[in-house]
Amino acid sequence: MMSIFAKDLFKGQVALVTGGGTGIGFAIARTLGQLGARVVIAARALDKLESAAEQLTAGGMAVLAAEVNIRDAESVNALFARLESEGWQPDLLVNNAGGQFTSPALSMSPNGFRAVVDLNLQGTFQMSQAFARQRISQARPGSIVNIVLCLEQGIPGMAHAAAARAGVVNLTKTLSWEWAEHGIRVNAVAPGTIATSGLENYDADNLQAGIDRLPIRRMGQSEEVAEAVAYLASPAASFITGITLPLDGGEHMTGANPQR
Ligand SMILES: CCCCCCCCC/C=C/C(=O)SCCNC(=O)CCNC(=O)[C@H](O)C(C)(C)COP(=O)(O)OP(=O)(O)OC[C@H]1O[C@@H](n2cnc3c(N)ncnc32)[C@H](O)[C@@H]1OP(=O)(O)O
Ligand SMILES: NC(=O)C1=CN([C@@H]2O[C@H](COP(=O)(O)OP(=O)(O)OC[C@H]3O[C@@H](n4cnc5c(N)ncnc54)[C@H](OP(=O)(O)O)[C@@H]3O)[C@@H](O)[C@H]2O)C=CC1
Repeated sequence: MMSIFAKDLFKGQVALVTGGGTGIGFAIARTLGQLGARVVIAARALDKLESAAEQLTAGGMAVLAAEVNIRDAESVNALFARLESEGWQPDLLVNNAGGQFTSPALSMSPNGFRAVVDLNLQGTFQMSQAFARQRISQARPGSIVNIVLCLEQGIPGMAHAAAARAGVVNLTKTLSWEWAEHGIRVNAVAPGTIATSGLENYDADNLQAGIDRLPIRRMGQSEEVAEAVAYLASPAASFITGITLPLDGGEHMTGANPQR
């Protein structure tokens, strides 16, 4: 994909991308790296991260693979301490890690609901707080971009994720107020259906039915999400904070319920 951005847009900056070893996160890491950032990709499975880092490094980027479980506050704090001591302290944070399983709400166990909220909402908060504490203690500005979901029409079959991501949308607004005085902008991107291996667990016919209803009748590409993240993280968006940008081929109008 041709980039509209200057090649050295993020030169001198470090970007931390959670879930950066796979799918959308990998595309975000690659785009920010191509635009000059040093990139930390962080998730639970170190083997996947290391092979992703190898690919990016082979493309000439400076990349660090770092283990973290965003659900675990101690793991999050250990990551930020490590990055500071090793000279990879992030200027930009992309909260991309997340996910869920599909289930009718009536069948969800309390633990299943909690696990998804914990990952998507609590995890995003813990990462954002650790990032902001580090930036603010050193009087440095920063930018956070949260990856959420297209949820404007509700998401039947994903009550836990819809509720958690709606929480992140409002967290985005609230933190943008609280941290603006420290030069930290907080925004979000809400992707619709994006072609990644993460979709393997979803019913293909169901997905296709949803796509057939879209104004732009196709899945999105990870690179299209990455370009939006680059824009929101960059100085081109210096007067934008607290927003959630739909990136969904129009799914915010049709909803993610292909059966109706
Ligand atoms: C609809 C049309 C849309 C159509 C539109 C769809 C558009 C899709 C757009 C979105 C795409 C993506 O997000 S793609 C990204 C996909 N990637 C992912 O989802 C990966 C991340 N997901 C996960 O890690 C897991 O799903 C998650 C549950 C969050 C975390 O797992 P954990 O290992 O912590 O959890 P576990 O310990 O295994 O389980 C915790 C509880 O969750 C329950 N649980 C876990 N998986 C379960 C499952 N498949 N079905 C039922 N219940 C499950 C367990 O039974 C436990 O409850 P008890 O038994 O009671 O203890
Ligand atoms: N594909 C799509 O259509 C859409 C995706 N999204 C969202 O975009 C994001 C990326 O999804 P996608 O690339 O498709 O799917 P992936 O399954 O490839 O991405 C999920 C990433 O999150 C990481 N992750 C999961 N749990 C944790 C954890 N506890 N701590 C740290 N990292 C974790 C995973 O790595 P590991 O397992 O190694 O920890 C993985 O790299 C997700 O938040 C997803 O919900 C939103 C809308 C649509």
